[in-house]
Amino acid sequence: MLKFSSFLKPYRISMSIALLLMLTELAVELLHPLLMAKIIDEGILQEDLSVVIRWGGVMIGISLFAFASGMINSFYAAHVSQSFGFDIRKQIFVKVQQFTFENLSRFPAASLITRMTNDITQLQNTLFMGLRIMLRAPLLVIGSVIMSFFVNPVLASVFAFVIPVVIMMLIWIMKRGSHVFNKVQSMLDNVNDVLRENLIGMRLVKAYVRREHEIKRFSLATNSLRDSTVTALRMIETSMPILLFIMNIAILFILWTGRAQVVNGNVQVGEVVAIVNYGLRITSALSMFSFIIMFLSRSHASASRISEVLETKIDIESHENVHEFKHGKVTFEHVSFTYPGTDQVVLKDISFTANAGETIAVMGGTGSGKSSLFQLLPRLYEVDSGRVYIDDISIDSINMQNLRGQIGLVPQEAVLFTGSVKENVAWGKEHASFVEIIEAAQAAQIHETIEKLPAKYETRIGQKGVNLSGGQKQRMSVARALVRKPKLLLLDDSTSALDVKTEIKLLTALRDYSCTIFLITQKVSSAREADKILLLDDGVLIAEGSHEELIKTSSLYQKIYHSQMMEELTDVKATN
Ligand SMILES: Nc1ncnc2c1ncn2[C@@H]1O[C@H](COP(=O)(O)OP(=O)(O)OP(=O)(O)O)[C@@H](O)[C@H]1O
Repeated sequence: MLKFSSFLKPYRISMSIALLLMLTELAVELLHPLLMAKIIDEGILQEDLSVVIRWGGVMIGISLFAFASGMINSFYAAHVSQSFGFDIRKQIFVKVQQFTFENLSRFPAASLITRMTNDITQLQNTLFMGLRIMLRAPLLVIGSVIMSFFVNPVLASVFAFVIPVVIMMLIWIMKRGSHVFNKVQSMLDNVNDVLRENLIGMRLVKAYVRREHEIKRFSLATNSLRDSTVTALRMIETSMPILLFIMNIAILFILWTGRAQVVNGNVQVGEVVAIVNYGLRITSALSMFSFIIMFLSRSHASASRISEVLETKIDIESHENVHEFKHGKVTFEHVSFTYPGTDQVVLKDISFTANAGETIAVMGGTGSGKSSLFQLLPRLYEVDSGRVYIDDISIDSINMQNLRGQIGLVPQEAVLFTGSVKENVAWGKEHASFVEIIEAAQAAQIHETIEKLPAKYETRIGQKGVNLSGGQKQRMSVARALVRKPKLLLLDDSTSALDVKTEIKLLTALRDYSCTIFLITQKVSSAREADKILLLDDGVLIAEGSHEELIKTSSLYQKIYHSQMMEELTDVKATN
């Protein structure tokens, strides 16, 4: 929790008020047994009603004061703990936005969700408890021991033996608890992971009739969560009876020795009552410790999971240099690349130049490194060796936001967000005008489809909205990239779901955008429209040139061409 002290700074005043009120409540609680002793010894035993009424009145008065303090303390504790959780959650969200793909690969989505929700809630609850009882309980123990010694040192000496034993036992439980609750949180990650995968792949689950299998998988994950939670709680709960047993024995001992002292006339009855009262208060405070330990153990585990995210080093450095690309010429110079944490070199010594405004088709078998090559341009990953230049400027010397802001990347899998069609296209450029949105949609060949939707550009997509086909989603993604008028457009197999006619129309429309286009495609029909084709094979650039050049020089390209021609012929024959 100490790691998060900077998050508490803005709430110093509220926290101080809450702590002050808590101390007020504590002081009243510690005064009660003293007043009670006074009422018994000077009022009841002396049969002096005025003493009983006077000190009884004082007791009621300070109790009301403590009650009001407790109420206001709760108000401040809730305010501070909720605001604290809100700030951390926001900070994690901002941090995750800065994560590189390597950073993200260390934290599965489900784990990030657990950290941002459940783990933060744990910290919030601990802070709330901290301002309410966590400090009060140990202070009540210390205060009660001091007051007992003040009332009668001989009787109070019992506490000096018993309490250190109990505290050592509690520290041991807390240490073990932290380990066990760490396990609970990671089991919760597992449950979230299974849940997330199931919900995302629900169509597949139904189509493959894998319901029973999924239920089993979920049960396995929740059972493990239940078992680890039960183990953790059991450990905490068994500490309670042991603790109560030790304290009750101590109180019995005080009563027994106190009785003898009263008979001898060394001690007054009120003093024994006061010490027993302090003993009961110590017991109740110590019994709160089992909850406190539970909260502290859980929050200790949660705090380390949260700081793991906050302290993650962003591996790719960004520079201040801002540069507006004029042309969009791209040069790869002996680039080799390996995904972090792996040893397979996926791109090997790649060199080529794409002149400004050209359309470059990237072809190659599955796993040949096409998408990897795309990821290097917006610096989603760092190269192992070599350099990537745009307009002859090395991309690692440019400000990252500035670089990415000038690139339109359309990923293999089209992702749309919940919101209107208009919002989804405008997502590519902040403050895009409606005219720009329409222009982008027209170029992406999706404008006519949008016009046929129930509320046109205002139609909602996603939850409670319309669902678009794979090809329509792809064109929406292209429109989103075009609206930012990028200097570099990267289409990662983004036209795969389009028919040949629509695809050619789209590629022709893109020529009006003065940008360099990289297009990953499996189709020779699209590649032949390009100015240049890059042919990759197992991470190596084995051929480069126009369709006409490659058909003469590359045996692999010839093979791809002939197999696709054969397929087309077979299709034509089949339709005839
Ligand atoms: N995030 C990743 N971490 C580690 N290895 C990866 C990652 N993404 C891809 N790879 C590996 O890199 C190699 C190249 O993958 P890449 O996605 O670039 O191929 P591709 O040519 O685009 O394939 P496809 O046409 O199937 O999309 C593959 O062997 C793949 O397993």
